[in-house]
Amino acid sequence: MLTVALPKGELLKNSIRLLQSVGLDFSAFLDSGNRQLQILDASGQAKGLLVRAQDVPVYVEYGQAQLGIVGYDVLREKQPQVAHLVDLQFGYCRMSVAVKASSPYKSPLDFSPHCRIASKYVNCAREYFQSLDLPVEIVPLSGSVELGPITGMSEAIVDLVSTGRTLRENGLIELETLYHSTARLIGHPLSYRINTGNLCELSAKLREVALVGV
Ligand SMILES: Nc1ncnc2c1ncn2[C@@H]1O[C@H](COP(=O)(O)OP(=O)(O)OP(=O)(O)O)[C@@H](O)[C@H]1O
Ligand SMILES: O=P(O)(O)OC[C@H]1O[C@H](OP(=O)(O)OP(=O)(O)O)[C@H](O)[C@@H]1O
Repeated sequence: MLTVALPKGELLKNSIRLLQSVGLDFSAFLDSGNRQLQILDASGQAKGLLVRAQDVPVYVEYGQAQLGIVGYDVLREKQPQVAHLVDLQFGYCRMSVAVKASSPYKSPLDFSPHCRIASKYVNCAREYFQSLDLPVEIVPLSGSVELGPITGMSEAIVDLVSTGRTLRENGLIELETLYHSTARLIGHPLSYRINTGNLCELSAKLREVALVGV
């Protein structure tokens, strides 16, 4: 039986809607009274695992799930050994460098070489500043990174921006976009090669649905 790792949080509703369109119903994960982390889809064809977004590639890499849905940002940050199957076209956001609107910076190139940058995405941030030849100090945080510049702990942040509302409401502005992100369908490479549970056909169907829009 096929197992699919679904991300808790921002991408869950659209992921469930997408899978419903190919006959897999994991909508029980949306019931607030349900605390189950593993369920069978209503037709009994597949199993769903409800995991933290960052952990989706871990289950797929280790083969406990043959398919998973995760943001491109997580794939960039963690570089897991998984097959990148489909750009699902939802969950749009971008990875950006932001600073206090009142700061003098017009570009990340204006930062002093040893300034501090707060981020949840330390590898993406490090790679970006290395490409600029700026040996900044990356301060790892787990959330609410906008507080870095607000409290004066860091000069800037590298974080996801979607509507831009969080930046605006905290007096920050974007200086530069590192890359754009959408939700991706990923697969366990060996399972895909040997077509476990008709994985290839399911992935092709999901590609068609994603092109039309969930
Ligand atoms: N504001 C947003 N709008 C749209 N998509 C977003 C937004 N924030 C994050 N995403 C996308 O959704 C994914 C999951 O984000 P979410 O905020 O649900 O989890 P997280 O903050 O990574 O996880 P956790 O809460 O477990 O630490 C991200 O990896 C990104 O691809
Ligand atoms: O541009 P916006 O639409 O305002 O969205 C951006 C916010 O969404 C994400 O935070 P999340 O909700 O995941 O919380 P976190 O700070 O705990 O990571 C991201 O880290 C920003 O803070």
